[in-house]
Amino acid sequence: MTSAATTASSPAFRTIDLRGHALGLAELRAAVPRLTAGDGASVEEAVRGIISQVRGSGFSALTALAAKFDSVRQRHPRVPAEAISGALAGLDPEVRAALEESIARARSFAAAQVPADVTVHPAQGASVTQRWVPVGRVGLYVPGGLAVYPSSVVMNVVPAQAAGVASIALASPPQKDNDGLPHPTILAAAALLGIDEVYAIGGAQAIVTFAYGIPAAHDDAGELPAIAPVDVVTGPGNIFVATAKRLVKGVVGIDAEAGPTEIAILADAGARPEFVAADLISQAEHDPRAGSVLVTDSPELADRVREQLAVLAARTKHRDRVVEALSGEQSGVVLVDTLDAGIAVCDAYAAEHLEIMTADAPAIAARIRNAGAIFVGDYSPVSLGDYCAGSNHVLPTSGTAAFSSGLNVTTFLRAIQIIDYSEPALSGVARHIRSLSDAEDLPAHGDAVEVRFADALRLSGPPAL
Ligand SMILES: NC(=O)c1ccc[n+]([C@@H]2O[C@H](COP(=O)([O-])OP(=O)(O)OC[C@H]3O[C@@H](n4cnc5c(N)ncnc54)[C@H](O)[C@@H]3O)[C@@H](O)[C@H]2O)c1
Ligand SMILES: N[C@H](CO)Cc1c[nH]c[nH+]1
Ligand SMILES: [Zn+2]
Repeated sequence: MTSAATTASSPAFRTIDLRGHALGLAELRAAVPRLTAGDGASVEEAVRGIISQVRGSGFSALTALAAKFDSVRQRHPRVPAEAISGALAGLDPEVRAALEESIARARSFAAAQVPADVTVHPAQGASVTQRWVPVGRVGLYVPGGLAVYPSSVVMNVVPAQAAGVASIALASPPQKDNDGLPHPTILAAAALLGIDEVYAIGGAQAIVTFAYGIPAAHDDAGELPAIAPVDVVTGPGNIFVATAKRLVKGVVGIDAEAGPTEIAILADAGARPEFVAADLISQAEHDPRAGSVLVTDSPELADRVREQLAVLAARTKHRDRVVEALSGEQSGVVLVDTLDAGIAVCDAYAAEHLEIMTADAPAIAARIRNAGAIFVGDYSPVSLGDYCAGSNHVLPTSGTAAFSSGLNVTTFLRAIQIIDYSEPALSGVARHIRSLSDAEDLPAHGDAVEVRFADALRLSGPPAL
């Protein structure tokens, strides 16, 4: 079912041929290209080590980890206010204009997502309300290892602000080329959005810091101010970041596992191979662990895409990691008999990003059930969503799109239910509460209602209690 042709300079981009096979969901999930456990266990062990190091040793652990992974000397990770404002002052005007456009589009979509409170009246004098309330404090992670992600500042901060979160902290890896501070474009994006609590912390240690906080400490030079824990941690990152988020989930809320990027493209014979190949490469350049998958019913298209991949990969800037990503077990072409079979493969894969390049792409897109985001037609590439569509680029990976959503305003909200019944309204339903509490053998529940009507019951019959 699987084959791959490798040359040293061009991506192997394996083929998974599902033609002639009628596979169920579990078999499809096992067949689609995905990073298997592989180094997962060792990554988890490393991240568990970082969690106990940061929880046990606080700031001195952060200093040691910044030296180890980011090659910087750091005493306290808080970025000074003047570094943030200075970064904005030094921002390239073209980049500033692009960030402002990205912010404006993201804001209009986020504002429209704010859900309304709802109230219903099940009976006279009875009301139940669902009220949306923002969490108090959030920690937003912005990656900065192999690439720099000011766009992720926008994608994290805009929905948090639209939700009304009062306290927003942001972390991004220290850069040795910027005096151990996060990249200046990241600081400038934070300044544009009015964020002043920024930490130079990368990887798993940033997630742990947000989840547990770091208590104040002292060193020879004086006080090291505390970092307060947050209620929710969001943001994309590499496998160490995604694993840390998974491990602290429960201590804090998280958005989703937004780990190494994935793109799947469902395409038919009419698709443009150069568009398909360019889009597969655009996401492969994020990380050697990125996944690029073509699902098609056209072996001819698959051949032409493979040719284009070889041409484009050879001349793209980050060709080493592109070739590694395209050649990995997480990438490849899945051949299917029909587009219906292709839809089933895409639903089983549950891609972070799914592009539809088929005839009547909107109709095919409407049938997809599992994806972080769906990009419809030739002129909605993932790069558009990464920067300027108005949608959010922080999206679930590794198949988690089957049960989780991309970052949005509700990530930062909780729905609190409010119950308000008058005495007559409670009386009107008391008989049913008694029946159900007895049926569950929890009679004190029924008693707690009847005690409120004890006088009335005494007047009309034997005492209820
Ligand atoms: N799913 C999404 O929504 C989404 C969006 C944007 C980016 N991404 C992904 O974010 C990732 C960015 O990765 P990156 O590496 O460029 O930046 P990053 O900030 O995620 O990771 C850099 C940090 O990783 C840590 N690290 C590196 N090697 C380590 C090791 N051996 N052990 C422990 N920690 C280690 C270091 O602390 C370093 O600061 C890419 O995988 C990209 O695909 C995902
Ligand atoms: N494709 C990434 C994951 O959605 C987001 C991104 C940021 N910058 C470029 N791309
Ligand atoms: Zn991208």
